[in-house]
Amino acid sequence: MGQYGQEHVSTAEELMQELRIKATEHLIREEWQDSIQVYSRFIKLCQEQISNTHQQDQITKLQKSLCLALSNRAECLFRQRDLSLGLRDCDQALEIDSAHVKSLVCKGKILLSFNRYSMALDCFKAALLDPQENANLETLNGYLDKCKKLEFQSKTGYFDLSDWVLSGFRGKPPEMAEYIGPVQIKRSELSGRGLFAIKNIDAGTVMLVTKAIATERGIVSAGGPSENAQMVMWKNFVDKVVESAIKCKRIHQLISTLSAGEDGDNLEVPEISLFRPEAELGCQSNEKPDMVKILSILDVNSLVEDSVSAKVFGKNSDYYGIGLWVLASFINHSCKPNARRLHVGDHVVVHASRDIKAGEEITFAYFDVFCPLEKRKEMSLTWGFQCACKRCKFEEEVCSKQDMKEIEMLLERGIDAGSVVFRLEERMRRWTVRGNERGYLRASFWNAYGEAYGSEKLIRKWRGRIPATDVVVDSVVDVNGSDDRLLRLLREELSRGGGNVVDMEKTMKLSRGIYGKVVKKQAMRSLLELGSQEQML
Ligand SMILES: C[S@@+](CC[C@H](N)C(=O)[O-])C[C@H]1O[C@@H](n2cnc3c(N)ncnc32)[C@H](O)[C@@H]1O
Repeated sequence: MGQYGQEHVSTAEELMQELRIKATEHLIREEWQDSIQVYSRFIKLCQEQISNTHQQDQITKLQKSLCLALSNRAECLFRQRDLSLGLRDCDQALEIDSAHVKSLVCKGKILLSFNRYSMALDCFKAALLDPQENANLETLNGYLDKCKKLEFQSKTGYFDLSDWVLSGFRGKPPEMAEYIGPVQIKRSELSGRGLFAIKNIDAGTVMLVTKAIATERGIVSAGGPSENAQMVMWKNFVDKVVESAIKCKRIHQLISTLSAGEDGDNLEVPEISLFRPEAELGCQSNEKPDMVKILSILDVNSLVEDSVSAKVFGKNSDYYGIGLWVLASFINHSCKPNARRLHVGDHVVVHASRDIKAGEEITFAYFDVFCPLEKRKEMSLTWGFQCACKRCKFEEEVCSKQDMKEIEMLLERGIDAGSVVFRLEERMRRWTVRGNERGYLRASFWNAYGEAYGSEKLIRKWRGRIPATDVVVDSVVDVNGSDDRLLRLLREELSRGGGNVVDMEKTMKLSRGIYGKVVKKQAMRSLLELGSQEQML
């Protein structure tokens, strides 16, 4: 940039001409930052010239140049994801010429990134009114279709990834809108705030679709990423989050609603409307992001994509990914979860993994909950909390019984899994453990149940003395929601010829609980028929 100061330029007009050429060259070469800098000099000069000029025709000419420069700078800012500044430039350009097509298109693209679909639609529609835009008709119509589709998704929560699944996840992940279903944030009995259903929700229903503030991915290697690779990823991830917070006050504001690990009772309960795209853009606070607070927030709220209660669709499945999805961060852990997540590109879809009643808290498992209480306690401590869910409270009492300790010991000794199941079932009858609570204990001793029901030999040996597969599966689904292990067991039962139409329907319901209703029947069948979800996903 210094070069311009050293050059001899006779008039402001000549300097403007030089800056315009230079800025355009940078723009063509996609050197966004350089182009922004040169356009900024041009814009300042142009504005000075406008205020120093009294001739109307000269002012009109300068304003035209200013409008174009603002629009071009907005495009560069958009490419750099500096959306708030880009939007400001578009608005300034449109104040000069409300029908300026380049500014309308750029504003539309920025509004799309802010998930303001109907406002974006208005911009593209206005751009189409210009008769000279015939050349760009296809592109503009493409944007119109995209806005309409995303607007529909964001209003209805209807998402369909079936074509993408059926194509074997070819190409980029499908476009997805952000969506907030029938949920609200309230104070939780588990800890601090949590997300709650405000009406009955059936298994597979999408409750939330949120785009990540930032993600960082590394290629999965055997044995997982090395410590060093994890540290580099974490640093890159933190940098991305901080950059987003600096560039967009709204993002900063949203991140600031998250827990930084403080006492849950002192945390404010934000209105869900704050997270809707219609909430004010680029608002209030001028505070600089507080690095220490952001680091604590990321510690408490970041999610990994391939966790136990999540599925990763498409290309991402080859990667180990970490991200921050703001609204999903209000979801607490429970050892009797009712939700799962599906990762599609940078979006996370949270859906019900079993039927949920109005008023119930929405939870997913942060770690594997198909294991005994002691193991779960260890895992929740590594997450920095002590689980306060009902299942843990129940098991705290029952697992102190001497009989339970004996069953645990038998399991550890590797005794016939059918015998462990038999003993536990017999104890549960004796202690009159009912309904949900049976599901709790069956999930806790899943190692034994999975082994006993997964082996034809053991099924034959224990037939009549232990409950039927579907009884066990049903009771575990009731408390834990759908899970691959339950689905696998049912499918094995079906393939052994033990299944009927009801079981097929049960299998479909379980699959919906795992993948959500975003995968329709035919695509779901193909996932199941291939019988190799793990390979495909
Ligand atoms: C991602 S945040 C969940 C939202 C949080 N409750 C809030 O108010 O912002 C994760 C934190 O919530 C708390 N938490 C989540 N599930 C919990 C559970 N089952 N029992 C106790 N604390 C839990 C823990 O402090 C955990 O570090």
